[in-house]
This record gives sequence, C-alpha cells and structure tokens, in this order.
Amino acid sequence: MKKINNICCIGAGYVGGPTMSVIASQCPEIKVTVVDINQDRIDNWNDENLDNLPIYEPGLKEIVAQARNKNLFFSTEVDKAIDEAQIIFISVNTPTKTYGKGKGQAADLKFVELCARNIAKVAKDDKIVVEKSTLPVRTASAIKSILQHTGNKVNFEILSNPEFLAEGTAIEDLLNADRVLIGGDDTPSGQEAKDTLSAVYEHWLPKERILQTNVWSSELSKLVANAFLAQRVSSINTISALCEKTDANIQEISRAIGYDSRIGSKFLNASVGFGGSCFQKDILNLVYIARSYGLTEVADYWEQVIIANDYQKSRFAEHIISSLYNTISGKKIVLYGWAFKKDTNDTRESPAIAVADALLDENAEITVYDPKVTAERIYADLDYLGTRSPEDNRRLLKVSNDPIDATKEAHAVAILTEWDEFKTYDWKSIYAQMLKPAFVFDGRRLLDNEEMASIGFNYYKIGQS
Ligand SMILES: NC(=O)C1=CN([C@@H]2O[C@H](COP(=O)(O)OP(=O)(O)OC[C@H]3O[C@@H](n4cnc5c(N)ncnc54)[C@H](O)[C@@H]3O)[C@@H](O)[C@H]2O)C=CC1
Ligand SMILES: O=C(O)[C@H]1O[C@H](OP(=O)(O)OP(=O)(O)OC[C@H]2O[C@@H](n3ccc(=O)[nH]c3=O)[C@H](O)[C@@H]2O)[C@H](O)[C@@H](O)[C@@H]1O
Repeated sequence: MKKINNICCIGAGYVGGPTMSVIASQCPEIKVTVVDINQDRIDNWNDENLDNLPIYEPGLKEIVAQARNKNLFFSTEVDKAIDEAQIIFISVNTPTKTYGKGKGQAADLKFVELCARNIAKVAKDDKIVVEKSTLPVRTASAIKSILQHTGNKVNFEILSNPEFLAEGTAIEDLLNADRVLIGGDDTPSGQEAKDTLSAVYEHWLPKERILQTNVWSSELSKLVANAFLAQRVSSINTISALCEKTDANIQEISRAIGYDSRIGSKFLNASVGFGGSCFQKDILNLVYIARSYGLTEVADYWEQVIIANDYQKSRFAEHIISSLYNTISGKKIVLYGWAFKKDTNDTRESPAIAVADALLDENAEITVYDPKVTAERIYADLDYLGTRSPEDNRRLLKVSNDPIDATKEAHAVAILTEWDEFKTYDWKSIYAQMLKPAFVFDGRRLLDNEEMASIGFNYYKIGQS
C-alpha cells in the first residue's frame, strides 16, 4: 500500500473545501492542496479574515484556521498541484444539463471531463484519481478511457468515493461519517488503491465504517441515497396536504410512524419542499439513466418525487394567495429565509425562490430577510429564472438586513428557512406593527400554534389545519 503524503483536490466548492479541510486537519503528515479555476473563490479561501471564506459551515473556519498554510493550501495552480499529488480528488460541479441531449435531466459532465483531460496532460507518474463529485453510474469508464488514451502512459487507478455530507452539518458529518464508500476495480492494483484511500480516512474513522464496493455500485449508491432521502421528504409532504384537509397533524404522524424502527424517525419533517443543489439534480439524473435503459416504470416512479416537491412549493404559494383574499397585488409580504435550509448560505434550488417567483407573478411587494444570504445572491437567483426583467425583480422585491423593521406595515410573513433565530423574535412586537389581520405562513413548522394565535396572528403551519 502506498504511503500518501500529497493530495490534491480539483474544485474548491461546498464539497472540496470542507472535505479537504477535514482531511488536512486529521492527517497532519499529508499536504493537501485544493485548486480551482475561480480566482475569487481561492482568494476567499485564503482571506485573512475567516468570516470571508466562500462558504459558511459551522466549525469550518476553526478547522481552516488550524490547518491553512501548514498542510492545507488553496491555489489556482491546478497543473502544479496535479503534478505533485499521489491522490487527485475530482470535486467539481456536475449540474443538470441545460442544452443538447438529456437537457433538463442528465448530468453535465463537461467539468469532470476537463479535469480528466488536464490530469492526463500533466501527470508524469502513477496517480489515484478519485471521483468525489456525484456522477452517473459508469462515468468511471469514461474517465479511464480519457486518461488511458491521452495520458503519458502512466498508470491511473480510478476510484469512486462519493460524498454524503449535508450542508449546515458538513464538518460534523465528515468527522463522524456514518460510512465512507470507496468503489474500485477488483484487480490487485485496484484493491491497493482502495486500501490506500481507506488508510487516509482511517486516520479518524473506524475501519468498519469504510465500505468497499465495485465502482458501479459506489457511483449508483450515491444517486440512490439522495433519491431515498428526497423520497422521504416528498412522501411526508404529500401527507401534509392530506392532514390539512382532515384535521390530522403531520407532526403526530411523523412521530407515530417514525417510532417504527423499520421506518425510523429521521427526515420526516414536513416542509415547504426540499431544496439544495443535489436532490433534484441527482433524481433527474437517475430518471434519465433509467429511461436510457428503457426502464420507463422505474423512471416514472422516481420522477414522482420531483413532481410532489414542485406541488408542495406551489401549494404553499397558492395557500398564501388564497388566504390573503385572492389578491396580493401591492401587498407587503415578508419572507423569512432564502437559504435552502438553516446554517448554510447556499440557495441552490431553494424553495424560497419558487415561492417568491409565484408571489411576484401576482405583483406582491416582497421583502426578504436571511441572516446569511446576500442581496446579490437573491437577485441572481430570481434573475436566473427569467420570469421577469431584472428591473422588475428589483422594483418588486427588496432585501432587508433588519428582520423586525422589515415587518412594518406588512400583511404577512412567510417562513421559508428554519433559521433558529426566527424562534427567538419578539412576535408580539412584530404583530403590533403589521397590518391587520396579520398572517404568518410557517413553511418550516417553526413556531407554536397556541402562542401565535394568542398574540392575534392568523397562523398557518404546513401540515396542520
Ligand atoms: N453541495 C453538497 O452538499 C454536495 C455536493 N456533492 C457533489 O459534489 C460535487 C461538487 O459540488 P459542490 O462542491 O457543491 O460544487 P461547487 O459548485 O460549490 O464547487 C465546484 C467547484 O469546481 C470548480 N471547477 C469547475 N471546473 C473546474 C476545473 N476544470 N478545474 C478546477 N476547478 C473547477 C468551480 O469553479 C467550483 O468552485 C457535485 O458533483 C455535487 O453533486 C456531493 C455531496 C454533497
Ligand atoms: O449530495 C448532496 O448534496 C447531499 O444532499 C443532502 O444534503 P443537503 O442537500 O445538504 O441537505 P439535507 O439536510 O439533506 O436537506 C435537503 C433539503 O430537504 C429538506 N428537508 C430535509 C429533511 C426533512 O425532514 N425535511 C425537509 O424538508 C431540507 O430543508 C432541505 O431543503 C443529503 O442529506 C446528503 O447526504 C448529500 O450528500
């Protein structure tokens, strides 16, 4: 088994940054270099002021402070880092394709392919190349083909090592992973590569939690894990709609079914819908793969998870509109939260975007407050939809830094992210300065029904009539 003292990771994003920071902090004898073509991102990773790191994750800045410029480096010198490394992680983005064959469903692998070509061009000695990005099953064979046909005749072992961290808990998830999955060839050199990577993780994780499989099982397991998780959220969200019609309470149902150890209690929180960069993208990819093998029933089954999620988002927006007497034109509605979940500044596929878009379609006047998301990001998310002009987005939607002041003369507040601070607000003062009747639409089931009603609010909690 190779002794590792140099690792490089291509892609300094939500996965590459935290994952490599943890590896560096747990393996002081290994030099870890995270490279990216985005100069701004690398500058932010190197910023003296740790509050300027490009991503926000609890515990991240402490780890970066401890390891940076000792054995953890952030750089744009991609070729140099590839050349020096024994293990190269590919952790670049794999978004849904926006063009050509598979548009809207398949994963766009152009960034991954560019990395493979770059590695082939630069490598002068044997390398272990690790797929950290989430990839369609059988991508490793494409990477292998590129490396073998364009490389300098050095040996490349390709491993699949998908990442299971969730944003907001990335550091905790990495330090205490349920499992690490390593897929590779069953050849002697493939086995050696799997053991070499395993030894890196064994610095801090028990060996039993490091699972080895063939490459294809590892690639597919990642898509399936996300599909199962998202399916649970969509399942409970469809039942939340039924609860609202029947006086059943979704929280009581989650508890009742979650006590069954076969079902388990986690991931049963009804919400305004799931967001995040991966659930939708990975399920669409799974659907595309199943369809490409002619497995129509399999594809249709998983596609329902996305359809149910879209339904939940539009159902929430429609409930706001109908509660406000079917007319929200010119009415001030405050959105609490824009991130797709608490403790992250990531807004990719956030349900807030879809809800805001639906309300703006009705000419509502929106004010958004999110403790971690910038105004620039919020406008970029809306502009990307292309529903209306950037000028109209800025005219109809304002971003506030003061959550309490934002509610002055508002008709309604909608809670779209479960930030803890929303629970600590003085809701009596908020009520006092809102127009009456004052509405709160709680898409995250954050607040207490009785308390909100006793203050005087018309309070709606998703999944409860
Ligand atoms: N965000 C998450 O929580 C998770 C993401 N994943 C997967 O990990 C992968 C990466 O996701 P994120 O880190 O969220 O993406 P990201 O978009 O935050 O970061 C990707 C980075 O790769 C860089 N990049 C692209 N092409 C490059 C190239 N040729 N050379 C150097 N750098 C290049 C981009 O500039 C960007 O900074 C995706 O496949 C995603 O599905 C997996 C688990 C969790
Ligand atoms: O591949 C990925 O990107 C990652 O996707 C998810 O992680 P993440 O999207 O960061 O966050 P989650 O905690 O899974 O939440 C996803 C969405 O579902 C929503 N959710 C989650 C749980 C729940 O009970 N209810 C619910 O509405 C969240 O609010 C959020 O919008 C998975 O949990 C990770 O294991 C995976 O690595």
